[in-house]
Amino acid sequence: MRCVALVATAAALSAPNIRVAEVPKLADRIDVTTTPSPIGHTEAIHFVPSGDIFVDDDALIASQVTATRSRMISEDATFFHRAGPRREVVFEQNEAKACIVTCGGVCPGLNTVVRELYLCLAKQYGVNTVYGVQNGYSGFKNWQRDAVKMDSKFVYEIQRKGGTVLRSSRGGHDTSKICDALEAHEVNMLFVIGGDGTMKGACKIDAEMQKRGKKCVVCCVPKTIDNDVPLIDNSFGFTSAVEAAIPMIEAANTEAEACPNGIGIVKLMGRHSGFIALHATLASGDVDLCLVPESSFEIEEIMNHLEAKLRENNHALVVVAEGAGQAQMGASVKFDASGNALNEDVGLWLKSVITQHFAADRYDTDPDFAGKKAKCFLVDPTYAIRAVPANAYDQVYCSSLAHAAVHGAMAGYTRFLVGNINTRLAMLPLDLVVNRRNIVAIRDRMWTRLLFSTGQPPFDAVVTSDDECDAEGLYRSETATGGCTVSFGDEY
Ligand SMILES: Nc1ncnc2c1ncn2[C@@H]1O[C@H](COP(=O)(O)OP(=O)(O)O)[C@@H](O)[C@H]1O
Ligand SMILES: O=P(O)(O)OC[C@H]1O[C@](O)(COP(=O)(O)O)[C@@H](O)[C@@H]1O
Ligand SMILES: [Mg+2]
Repeated sequence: MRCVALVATAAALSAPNIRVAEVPKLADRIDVTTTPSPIGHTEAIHFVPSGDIFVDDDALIASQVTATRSRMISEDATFFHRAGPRREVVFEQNEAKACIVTCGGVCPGLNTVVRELYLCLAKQYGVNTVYGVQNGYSGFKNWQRDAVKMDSKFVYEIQRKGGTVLRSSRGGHDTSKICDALEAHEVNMLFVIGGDGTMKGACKIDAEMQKRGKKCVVCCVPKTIDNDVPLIDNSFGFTSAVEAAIPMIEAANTEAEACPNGIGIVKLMGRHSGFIALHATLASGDVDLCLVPESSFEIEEIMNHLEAKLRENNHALVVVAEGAGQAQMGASVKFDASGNALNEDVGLWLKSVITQHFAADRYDTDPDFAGKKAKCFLVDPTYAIRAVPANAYDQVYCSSLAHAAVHGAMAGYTRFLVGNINTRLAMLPLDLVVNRRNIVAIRDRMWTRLLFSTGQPPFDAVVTSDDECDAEGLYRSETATGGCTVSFGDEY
């Protein structure tokens, strides 16, 4: 099993039974010399740290923070490399040439990550050459047109904007052409900001640069509003998207409240995972029904529940994640340029089945409904929840992630992503997250709280935690959710 190969049951480490998710280093592949970190020593560096800000290579973060008196943390935990500046770096100031690219759908905070990557590279490490490749992976095919040399002006105030100043795209990954471009322009640090597809592409680039014997690190800052990156606490942009969803929920509720038997329906993004719908529902408190891809549901039970809510409150509010109900509607056979399956429109479908249901003759003679036909108000904000600038939390998180990526790259770590593990910044091997996906655990305490909030029936989970734990007890194996592996973190 892949994660067993990656996780050293480190006989070499002094403590027994400690599993470390090892991040590859250039030194394991080629001869590299190290030099003291310029942080605090170079004139170009604006920032002079007062205390010891360096992090040792053997600093670790545990995946588990809960324990019992009889079972301690190290017995269950995988340990991850703690991110942060190292005392020794593998790139001389004038040797380092960095390149930044953003891929996939946009996400609040992309510009903050770009800006902070540049600032950390240029201002903390004195790196003079930082390219931005525009238009995602496709941009490498036309370097003359799409590559820009970044400077302070380029990143000035970009953190205030949604989207990505580098522009992004789906599809168009060509490993060989990307590596040719990196080689031709002597890039030795590649920073890719993107989701699961992007990280698969990054693995291929890393493998190819290794095959070519190049001194080049590949580092990822994982991006997706869907929050489905396994193992890390959350992906940047997620909380901003949830926040942006709240006014949409309020709008649907206002419309529903303002007419007899109004039913507001809000469709929110979430291709395979319903975290946005779950968190927005809990944040709102007004929602009567939340449907996510991870939960099955029976139409009849939904209608009974909505009918009860209409009788009780004269209106009802539904939040549905884009990927929910796909089985009921019939599987999609269309794919986007990156190979992602395109979902059928669950919002339109729900509106149609709910409208049809409450149009039945029996409601004409029902005292709660007679002369007060139920009416659906569908709010489908689509891109409006992800095109917003990052909120305060995400601004700070993006800054931390970008700096963690640069520190790891300068120290010669490669094929890794950065993320918070139990609130501490960590570096994780890319191979541990590609082909895995985090999903909403339908039987955990958070979902239970949602059930109390909405009053909806407890539908079965599409995938259950008993089904698919692997030998590590941490990850699940192949599932029905798009052939991806899913992982479950600690319950909230
Ligand atoms: N299996 C893969 N191998 C190489 N590149 C991939 C793979 N899957 C996706 N990509 C590339 O990654 C980029 C972004 O992928 P996409 O799925 O659109 O977004 P995200 O990275 O946010 O999941 C695209 O340029 C796409 O071609
Ligand atoms: O219309 P697009 O650009 O394909 O984006 C839609 C998708 O983007 C997402 O918001 C995030 O997807 P990625 O993380 O793969 O970019 C999904 O929830 C949604 O299905
Ligand atoms: Mg994706």
